[in-house]
Amino acid sequence: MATETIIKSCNDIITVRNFNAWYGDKQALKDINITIKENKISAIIGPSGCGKSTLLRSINRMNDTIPEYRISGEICFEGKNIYDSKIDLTIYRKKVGMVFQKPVPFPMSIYENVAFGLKIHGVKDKQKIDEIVEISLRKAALWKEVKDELHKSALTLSGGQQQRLVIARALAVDPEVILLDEPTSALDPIATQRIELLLEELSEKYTIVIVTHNLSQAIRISDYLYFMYQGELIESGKTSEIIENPQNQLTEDYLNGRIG
Ligand SMILES: Nc1ncnc2c1ncn2[C@@H]1O[C@H](COP(=O)(O)OP(=O)(O)OP(=O)(O)O)[C@@H](O)[C@H]1O
Repeated sequence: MATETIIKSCNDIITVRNFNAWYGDKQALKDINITIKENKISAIIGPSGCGKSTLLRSINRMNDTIPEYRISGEICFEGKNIYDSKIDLTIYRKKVGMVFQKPVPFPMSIYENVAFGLKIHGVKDKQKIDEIVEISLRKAALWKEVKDELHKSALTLSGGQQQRLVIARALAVDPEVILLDEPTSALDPIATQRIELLLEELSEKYTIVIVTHNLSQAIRISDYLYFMYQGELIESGKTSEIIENPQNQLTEDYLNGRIG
């Protein structure tokens, strides 16, 4: 990504600027301006249909394949507009990984799932791959549970284990940012708690952005909140400050369960 124009005012790891998105005639995001802070957990919250997933997916250019989807504005990663035609998406997605609501392990072994991205990025040394698989599974708090059955099918794992496996797979390629779209909504409370603890640990080294409709989860784990409503960003800031003293009536209504 060396040849793209550096945008000097994009100082944070991710800056979304004057960003609009449409599905056909329907405008899903309206003039979004946010910055994401490095090595923090940022939670995007708001009622169903407000555009949370669209924003998160746009940060990873996941909506590029939707024919009627179009955007205007910029999303900068480390100062470069990711919608610049010169951006190498494979390299970008190595740095900015994505985890979805429903864990989707590949129908292969636990080991192969974690090693998959490494092989795509040309790592061939078996010892190196073994090492990274172990480190990634340890970081995802799954190693102890699977170390003796690495060659078993990933599909035999529980939902919570599968979600941690998918996180290990994202970590294996050494990302800087991990985007998670409702990562615990398909999990039971204990599996959810494990993922929340894991995200807190990971935020020491990685920048985490999570979309969640679970307000108490957002309050529990996030450093920064971004409240959206009907495609607009209504309020953002430090979680503790927004909870204690929301500046916008809509935010207050959402926090008090009056909209949602
Ligand atoms: N692929 C698509 N095609 C057309 N419209 C879409 C598509 N995906 C989302 N939308 C619309 O864009 C708007 C924002 O949707 P989005 O999924 O981003 O909201 P959300 O806040 O993540 O909702 P939820 O919490 O229910 O997942 C909604 O009106 C939705 O119907």
